Amino acid sequence: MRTPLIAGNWKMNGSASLVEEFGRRFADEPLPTSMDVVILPPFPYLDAARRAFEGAPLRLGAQTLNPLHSGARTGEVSGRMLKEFGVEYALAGHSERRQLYREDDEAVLDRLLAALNVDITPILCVGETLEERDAGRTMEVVLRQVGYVMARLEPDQRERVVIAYEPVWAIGTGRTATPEQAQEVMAGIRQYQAGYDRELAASLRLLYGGSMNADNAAELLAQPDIDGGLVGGASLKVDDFLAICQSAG
Ligand SMILES: O=C[C@H](O)COP(=O)(O)O
Repeated sequence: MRTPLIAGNWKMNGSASLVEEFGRRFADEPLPTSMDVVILPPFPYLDAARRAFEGAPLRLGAQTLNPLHSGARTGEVSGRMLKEFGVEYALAGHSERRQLYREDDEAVLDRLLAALNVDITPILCVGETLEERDAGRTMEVVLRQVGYVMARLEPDQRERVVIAYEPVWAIGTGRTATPEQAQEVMAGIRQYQAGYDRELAASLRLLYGGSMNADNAAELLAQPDIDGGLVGGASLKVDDFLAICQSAG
């Protein structure tokens, strides 16, 4: 009942030619099942991506957005602008934004609300560091990040949020969480949500992120509470990313 979602976060990588290649390949190779596939390229490629993805089952996402619609915010991009380029999804709270750009829970909430306000589906990213996992604090950290945001949303807003669990120690390290480790946290997030609303918890889309690749995707995606993936490095190689999408079927 939950539509699988695979999102490719290119981070500060990619090129105009990679955008073209994704458009061509995904138009040629139909996906095996009804699913959502999203590419989140750097901002300068959004317009080219919108055109290149026209004949392909690819949707557009943004890696971040500013909480304001417009104003004196040098270097920033607003949700309203992203919407003009056909963006349908946006990340909020990616660990790189939390760590490198000091976005705290409040800043993450502001960005997520900005996405909801312009009808962009937010993907709320949460996850623990290695130190926090080793200290046995994984669930406490993850549920704080989820809870801070979800507790401040109206019920109809909660329904529109996708949550990505990305253990920080698994991002870009080649050290993927085991399917059991990922499933345990995802089940915990769903159970926590069920405390508010059982129906919402059952329909909430949960993605796993952290060194997901063509070899480990099928096993991760087979877990009962994992509905998709947020893929970094492997989303830059069209064959690998296609294989990941195909294993979600
Ligand atoms: O947004 C994607 C995640 O940070 C995962 O990145 P990765 O697949 O390169 O580990």
